[in-house]
Amino acid sequence: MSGIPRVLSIAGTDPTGGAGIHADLKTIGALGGYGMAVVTALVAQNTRGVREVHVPPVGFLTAQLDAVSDDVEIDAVKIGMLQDAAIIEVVRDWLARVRPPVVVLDPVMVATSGDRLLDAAAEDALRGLCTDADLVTPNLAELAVLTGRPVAATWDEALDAARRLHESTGTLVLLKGGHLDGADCPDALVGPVPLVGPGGVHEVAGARVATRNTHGTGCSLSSAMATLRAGGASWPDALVRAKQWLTGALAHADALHVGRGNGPVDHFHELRAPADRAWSAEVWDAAAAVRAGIEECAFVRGLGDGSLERDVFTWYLAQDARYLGEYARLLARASALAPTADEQAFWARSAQSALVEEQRLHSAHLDGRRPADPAPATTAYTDHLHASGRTYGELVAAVLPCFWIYADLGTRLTAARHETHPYDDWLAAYGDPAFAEATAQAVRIADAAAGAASAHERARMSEAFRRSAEHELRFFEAPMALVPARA
Ligand SMILES: Nc1ncnc2c1ncn2[C@@H]1O[C@H](COP(=O)(O)OP(=O)(O)O)[C@@H](O)[C@H]1O
Ligand SMILES: Cc1ncc(COP(=O)(O)O)c(N)n1
Repeated sequence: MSGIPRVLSIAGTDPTGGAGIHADLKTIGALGGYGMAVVTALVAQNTRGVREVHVPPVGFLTAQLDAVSDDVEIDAVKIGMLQDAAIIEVVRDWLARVRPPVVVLDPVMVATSGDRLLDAAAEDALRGLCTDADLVTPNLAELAVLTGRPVAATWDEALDAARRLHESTGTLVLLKGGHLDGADCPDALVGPVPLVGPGGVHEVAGARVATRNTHGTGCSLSSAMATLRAGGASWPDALVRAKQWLTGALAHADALHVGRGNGPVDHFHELRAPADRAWSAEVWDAAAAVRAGIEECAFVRGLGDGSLERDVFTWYLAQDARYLGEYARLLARASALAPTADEQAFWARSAQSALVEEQRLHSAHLDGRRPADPAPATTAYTDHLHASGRTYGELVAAVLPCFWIYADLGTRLTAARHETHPYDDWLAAYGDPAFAEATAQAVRIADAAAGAASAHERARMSEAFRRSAEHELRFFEAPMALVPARA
């Protein structure tokens, strides 16, 4: 690879520039690649629908493909609209001859209206082509056609269908949640554990952007994956970055004013958007639902009003002691990676205080009892922290929610303090202005790391923060569900 990934789109056209090769070329460029395109079909379409399709003779498709591959070393291929079985055959033959290192197939089969675009022979040929790709990116309707089952109505059904497609083709599947109902818009990679991690599923959560301008999102996502993978990202990292970028492109879509139907997304929003919003403000706002969940969970309410049962609190503290031991290791690692002496000293002090001060507080409550074995929520959280230590920025982002969410809770719960409050020393520790100041410093450090990070690294930081915040919620929920005395 030359450094700049050379990515070829094999797809149809969209003269309004929102889908097909036009979306692909914009996406490849926006994500740092060099885009090339071979046209499979000339499509007279706009944001309101398809009017006419002209398919050049298959011999001319071969001529275009060969013209590129005879001359250019191709790092990745994204395949989109392929109109019939003969075209699919030509592309399969070419792939067999040229074997580009990354092949992403977007199996364009079903129009937004729900109409099938391919005949039965072409659908069979496309199933065959799935086995030649490294990644296949069906939407829910296409997944139904490829697996021969009804369209999934829930995310769980969709995951099930994606597993079937992976099992029958051996190919990694990117399952897209764009056509589900609800406020969430998740995507997931479904495939072998070595590629996607535990359970064979790597889910990337996302919020649904309230816009009708979603024309070309499937094309854009698949070419984003091809570009990022060719640039050296793992498949899960590529999906995190692709989704962050695409969500931004959707959020800026309405400002484009292109067409009167379902308009395109803004592929170049990152060039236009001034980077004036702090990273911390973005991730804190994005975690609003999780933070509300923490404030409203029974454990935190009971802690605030003092009604929490002592055995539940003790169980929590035993887990927190286990957590803090690991957390201190990660803080010490942040100190080792820190780019300045101030930051190095800050993380070393934080590691020290996690180990000494907080453990002392806890041992007072634990009455000398040995910390229990870690519960699943504890292990899941510390595993996530350890897995997030690839770079300084990612590590700092992963450890930040434990500061910030506790300082935020401490400040909120301070009003509930009184001399006879059963958990007054816990409330005092996290409501302490010194802890708030340490948290503010951790936030400043994270923002500085985000400012110096590439867009790719910044996306990984956001994902690490989001996941840690979710682990905080699960950690607070665990005592009520698991304390043995209540079983
Ligand atoms: N309204 C939306 N808000 C956020 N993401 C969306 C929205 N609609 C689609 N997406 C994302 O766009 C990509 C394409 O998804 P989808 O619409 O399911 O496929 P297709 O465009 O092939 O029909 C996925 O990453 C999906 O999560
Ligand atoms: C040439 C061409 N290829 C694909 C699509 C599907 O677009 P979407 O990404 O919205 O599914 C399209 N409308 N035109």
